[in-house]
This record gives sequence, C-alpha cells and structure tokens, in this order.
Amino acid sequence: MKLRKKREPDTVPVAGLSIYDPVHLGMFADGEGVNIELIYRNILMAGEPGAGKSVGLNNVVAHGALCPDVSLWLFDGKQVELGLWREVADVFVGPDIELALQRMEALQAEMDRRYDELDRVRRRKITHTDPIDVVMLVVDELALFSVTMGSKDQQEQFVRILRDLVARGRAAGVIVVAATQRPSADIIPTSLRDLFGYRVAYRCTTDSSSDIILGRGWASQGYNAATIAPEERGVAYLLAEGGIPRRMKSAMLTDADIYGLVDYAQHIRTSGGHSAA
Ligand SMILES: Nc1ncnc2c1ncn2[C@@H]1O[C@H](COP(=O)(O)OP(=O)(O)OP(=O)(O)O)[C@@H](O)[C@H]1O
Repeated sequence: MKLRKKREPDTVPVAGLSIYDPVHLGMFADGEGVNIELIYRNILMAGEPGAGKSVGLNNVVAHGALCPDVSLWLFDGKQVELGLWREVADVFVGPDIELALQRMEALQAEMDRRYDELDRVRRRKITHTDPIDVVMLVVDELALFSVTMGSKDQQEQFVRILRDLVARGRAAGVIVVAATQRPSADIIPTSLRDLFGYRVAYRCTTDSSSDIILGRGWASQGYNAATIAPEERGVAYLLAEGGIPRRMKSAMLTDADIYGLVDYAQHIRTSGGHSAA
C-alpha cells in the first residue's frame, strides 16, 4: 500500500490526465458527451447483472489510472472485474474482508490526517496545487463486502467506514466509486445512496430498484431504469447532484483497449514517480 506524495513539480512532465479534469463516461441520448467532474464527488453505479455496470465502471477506473495525481484503490469482490487494472492499482483487494477492512481503516486514518492538516492551515479542501494524491476508492461488488463475506460485525464495520468515506472524504481528496448488481434497500440504504453526488442506474427489473439507485420518485416521473430494454446494454440514467436524470450510454472499452491503457498508465505513473504497489 502506498499513499505517496504526488510527483515533484521539477520532474519531467509526462502526458496523462488529472483527476481535476472531467471524466468521460459515454454519450447522452442527444449525442452530447457525458463528462462528469468527479473531484469532490462520489459515484454510485448499479443495475441488474449484465446491464453494463462493469463496462461503465471501467471508464471511471481508466480515467483514474491515467492520472498521475490519483492513488488507485481497487476493491474487487469478484477478483476478476477490476483484475485487468491490477498492475496500475496502488492497492488491490480481492475477496478478502479482513484485508478490505485493514485498507479501509488505513484510508479513514489518512482522511483524518488530511483533515487535521487542512485545519492546521485553515483550509476547507485540498486542491490541485497540493502535493498530495487524490485517492480513488473503487468498490465492486459492494454487496460482497457489505452482506456476503465475513461476519456480521465485519460487514457492519465495512459499511460504517464506507459511509464515513463517502460522507467526509471529498474535501480531503477521497473519491468513492461504488458498484452493485443488487439495487435493493439493504445494499443501498437511502442514507448511503443520498451521499452520492452521481448515481447511474443501468437496467433494473423493477421501478422500485430504479428508485433505490436514483432516488425516490424519479420512476413515477418517467426516469425509470426498468424501462431500459434488456438488449440496450450500457444504457443508463445518470443523475448528477441537483439535476434530473438523463439517459446515456456508456462508452465501451474492450479488454484489448484496457490492456493498452494499462501499459500506457504504467508508463505515465512510473515516469511521474508514481509507482503502483
Ligand atoms: N456501453 C456498451 N456498449 C456495448 N455493449 C455493451 C456496453 N455495455 C455493456 N455491453 C455489453 O454487455 C455485456 C455485459 O456488460 P457488463 O459486464 O458491463 O455488465 P454488468 O452489469 O457489469 O454485469 P455483472 O453485474 O454481471 O458484472 C458486455 O460484455 C458487453 O457485451
């Protein structure tokens, strides 16, 4: 595990993105690009199995991987969903609740340290001029950590820390990206869902599961992920804080695209002094 300082300004600049740049997710139904500001925000992606959540998630992870100013923390309950990115992850946790908890606690402690430091210098949030990485914590599949693996105590502890990171992490440079194929109230309680500034609902089987992702009442107003046809893979409703849901389609990265991006990301991250664990 590494929580490095970001690359020194006097090193040779290398190509790459920044987490302060918009993240490209795909295209809205009217042809406009979907580019979201993920810094100081969190994102929840959910939908029934096979609806396109992993493809959508890969766009976010790709952006993080291509950012020398991001420390990439990947929690992959299935081991294989995010496995292609493993070489560029600073932290990779597979289906191991104990390791997951250890890492989550470390991240929570780091967040608290950052807040202490911000407090000391009388500031509210970290910015792109701070010599510190933004942590992108990606959790896929949420339900495996919160209700399937480990003891009830461990699951509750996981959810408690996750909620704290989602609630307080943003200003300290911790972005949470959470994904699940189980859009039900026990996996995405309202109190957790409401902390996510961005919510992406891929196809759901019921109106109520669509509402569990996007927020109560949207389905009855016509923004309903249960109306997405099964063959429309990658289609979703995106809700951005304070807005109304918009229908979009994820950009698709093939495995071959991802291999290429991983090679490139490795180059960027190591030449910038950012070496993955
Ligand atoms: N944006 C897209 N464009 C084209 N095809 C897509 C897109 N998104 C998904 N698909 C197709 O749908 C398949 C399933 O997508 P994906 O693996 O992302 O589903 P999922 O919701 O993550 O499933 P699970 O929850 O079971 O992991 C992909 O293998 C791909 O063939």
